[in-house]
Order: sequence, then structure tokens, then C-alpha cells
Amino acid sequence: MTSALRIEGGNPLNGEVKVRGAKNLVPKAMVAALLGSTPSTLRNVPEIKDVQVVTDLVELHGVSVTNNTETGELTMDPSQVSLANHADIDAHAGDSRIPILLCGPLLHTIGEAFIPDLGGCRIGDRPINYHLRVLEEFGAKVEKLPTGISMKAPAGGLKGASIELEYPSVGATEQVLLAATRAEGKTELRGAAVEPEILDLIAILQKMGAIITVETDRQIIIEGVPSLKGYQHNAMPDRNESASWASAALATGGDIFVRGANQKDMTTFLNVYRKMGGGLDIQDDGIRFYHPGGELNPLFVETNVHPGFMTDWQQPLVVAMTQATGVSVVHETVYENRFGFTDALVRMGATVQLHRDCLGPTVCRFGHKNFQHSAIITGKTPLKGADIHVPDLRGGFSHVIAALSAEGTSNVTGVSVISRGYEHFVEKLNALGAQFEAMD
Ligand SMILES: CC(=O)N[C@H]1[C@@H](OP(=O)(O)OP(=O)(O)OC[C@H]2O[C@@H](n3ccc(=O)[nH]c3=O)[C@H](O)[C@@H]2O)O[C@H](CO)[C@@H](O)[C@@H]1O
Ligand SMILES: C=C(OP(=O)(O)O)C(=O)O
Repeated sequence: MTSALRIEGGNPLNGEVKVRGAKNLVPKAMVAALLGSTPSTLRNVPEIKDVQVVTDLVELHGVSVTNNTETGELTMDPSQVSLANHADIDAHAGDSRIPILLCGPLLHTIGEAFIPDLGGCRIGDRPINYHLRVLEEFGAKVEKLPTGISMKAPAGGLKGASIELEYPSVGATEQVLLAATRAEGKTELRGAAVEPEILDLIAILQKMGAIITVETDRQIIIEGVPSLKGYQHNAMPDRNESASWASAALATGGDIFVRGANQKDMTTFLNVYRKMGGGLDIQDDGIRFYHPGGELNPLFVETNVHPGFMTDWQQPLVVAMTQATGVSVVHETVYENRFGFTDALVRMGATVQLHRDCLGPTVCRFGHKNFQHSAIITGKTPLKGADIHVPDLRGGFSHVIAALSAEGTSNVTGVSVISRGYEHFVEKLNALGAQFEAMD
């Protein structure tokens, strides 16, 4: 696997890339398969590290998985789900955030679960207090151990609950869905997240036999059923990868057709892109994103839960903002610490100032705390090559596109983290005409 790139920047990215299933849906769809009594088939599965991590985890629990990485068809047979050895599970500590979502399905099928310390991007503290509270509301007995979290189902199994989330957390909403569908009785969830990936997960659960109603005002009602069957599903395309390539086109002055990008999941992003002066050609089978020449406009953006501007779109777009003429402002309201990647941009010549105040109308959870969660980006600044070690998934993608738009050579290390969410990243860069040398 490529761990470092020596990039010769200053050339636009031009050409076509294909996006397959969403990183933020596919691993959860795999977890949902554990709830079924018969095998499930998921299509459009990308070859990314998070899929491998979940494959390893569910295999440890007795699920038989076959994955055709070329066709993207993955089948899971959950008929032999069993307890796994703690040490084997613990070997996956720090790999991804998905293990916490195994709790509901494991409590239903084998009555207990052990979860290692979670991974995922270090873009904030990322506590799991909502997850644990939700599971306790279903009746689970939760015990924190030095190496992870152990839990047991109550006698008679999980019971439906009335739950209110204090913040519309994506993961906690998924936790409720995966625990409630087979719990006894009705579950009412208020303050739910309604990201497109969650609606796709609900579609999968409905195919399996679940009864789930998405009401207005972030309410979801789940009427528990005693058993579910397997599903066949085509995973929704990755709107975050699509938006990343869109920002890459703007940052490098290029022109990229993202085959598979879906307009309906990206309307908020597309509006922002158009306001910035980015060119769009929305087609049935994908979207062409391009720099139309001339000046890009500065922008004000606040990240937020869906249907707001997705936080995962923010980091690559900030690189494009360094190439807009004037002052752009980004107020990050989802994670308290998602601007660490801008240090490298500043070393490359960008003008980015971070602030602890909420620079926007939304009074977010971080306003009165000591977090640099607002950024002022003043452009247009030419970027020059630098040596960079990537910090996280989106930050890593952003650093690579900054290096591609910069004059001169950049040595980017730690790029293997990008494979957690971007399929065939190096091959795609190559297809877009990027000039680089890849090192293992
Ligand atoms: C694998 C996956 O789908 N990851 C996505 C998911 O992450 P994830 O599901 O982890 O994100 P959440 O929506 O849960 O987190 C949002 C906010 O809630 C806080 N929080 C969350 C849970 C909890 O128990 N306590 C708590 O305080 C988090 O620290 C964060 O500030 O949604 C995020 C927000 O759209 C995206 O950036 C991630 O790409
Ligand atoms: C924050 C992200 O993912 P995760 O929740 O998997 O760390 C992301 O995809 O940008």
C-alpha cells in the first residue's frame, strides 16, 4: 500500500473518476446483515480499509463473508454468529468507529458484545456517551473494561424505549435503529440525524422486514419485530468522495467528471460550489465539476447536520478557498478540532487564521470553550510545495490536493490513512494526470 507521495504540483486534475458505495453507509449495512436470519448481498461496495475492518470483525463473530472487489458484490451469511475472543477483537482497537454499532445486533443474536477502543479521525474528542446511554435505555448492562466495553442483554432481550438525543448524532441514530428493529415493542427516537446514509440504512432495514417511520422534526418511530431476513441492496454512492473530487477540480484549476455522483444527496454542496464560481454539469450518471477560468468567489460556510453543509466536505473545500479572491469564513459546528490540517496549508503559503469564537449565526456547542473551530481564509494565495504528514482522512485528501495545486515538489507521508475512505486513490490521481511518485 502506498504510504508516501512525492508530488510535482502546479498541474490541473482533468479526467474522470468513478465513485462507488458510501464509506458512511457500507460498513453499517454490513453490520445490519447480522440482524438477518438469512444471507444478505450488498452491491456497489468500494475497496476501502473500513470495509476490510468490518469484514474482519464480523468474520471473527462467525459471519461468512465473500467479497468480489471487482464487481463490488459482497455477501454475508450470519447463520453462525457466535461470541468472539476479546483479544482478537481488541486487535482492531483504533481501526474505525464502526465496532460500537455491532452492539445492538450482537445483543440480539448472542446476548452479549465486546467492543474495542474506537478509531476514526481524531477531529475532536468523539465520545460515545450517547451510544452507551441509548443501549442502556434498551436494557443493556454496560461495563467499561480497561481494554474496551463489554455489554450484556437483559433477560428476555432488548426492549423498545423512548429516547431523545441532545445532538443529532449520526452514529447514535444508527445505534438506535440497529438496536430497535428487533427489540420488543415500540421505540420513539427524537432528535434523530437524517443524513442520506441513515435513510439508506433505513431502506435496508425495511427490506429486511423492519417497520420504521421517519416523521417530521427529527422523529423516528421503530416498531420492533421478532425476526428479520437478509437483504439485497445497492449502496448509495459516496457523496463525500464526490465532493472531495469536486474541490480538487477547483483547487487545481481542473475539470473532473465524477461518475456515480448523485445530485439529490449533494444539493447543499452543489449550491455552495456554484456560489463559489465552480462549474457544474449535472448528468444522470454523474456530475462534471470544473474550474471555469477567471476568479473564484470567497464564501461563508457553516458546517452542520443534514441538510446543512456536511462537515466532511469542509476540509477539501478550504483548499479551494485558498484560491478564491477575497475573504472566506468557515464555522465548523460539528467537530471541535477539525482545522488542524490548515497548519500545513499555512506552511505552503495560504493565509488561514483560526478563531475560538463562533464566526457565524449558529451558536454551536464549542462557542464558549477553548476550541479553534472557526477559520478565516484570505485568498488568492499561490501555494508552494512542502513536506507534510497527513493527520486524518479528509485532512489527508486536502493536503494531497494542496500539494497538487502548489508550485514545486511536496513530500506527503502517512497517505495510507486516505485508503480508509477513498477507493483506489493513487490510481485515480494517476488517471487524472497528477504528476507524482508513489512510495510503499
Ligand atoms: C463512519 C461515519 O459515518 N462517520 C461519520 C459520522 O461520524 P459519527 O457518527 O461518529 O458522528 P456523530 O454524528 O455521532 O458526531 C457528531 C457530534 O456528536 C458528538 N457525539 C457523538 C456521539 C456521542 O456519543 N457523543 C457525542 O458527543 C461528536 O463528538 C460530534 O461532535 O457522522 C459525522 C457527522 O456527519 C461524519 O463526519 C463522519 O464521517
Ligand atoms: C470523520 C470521518 O469519518 P470517521 O467517522 O470514520 O472517522 C470522515 O469520513 O471524514
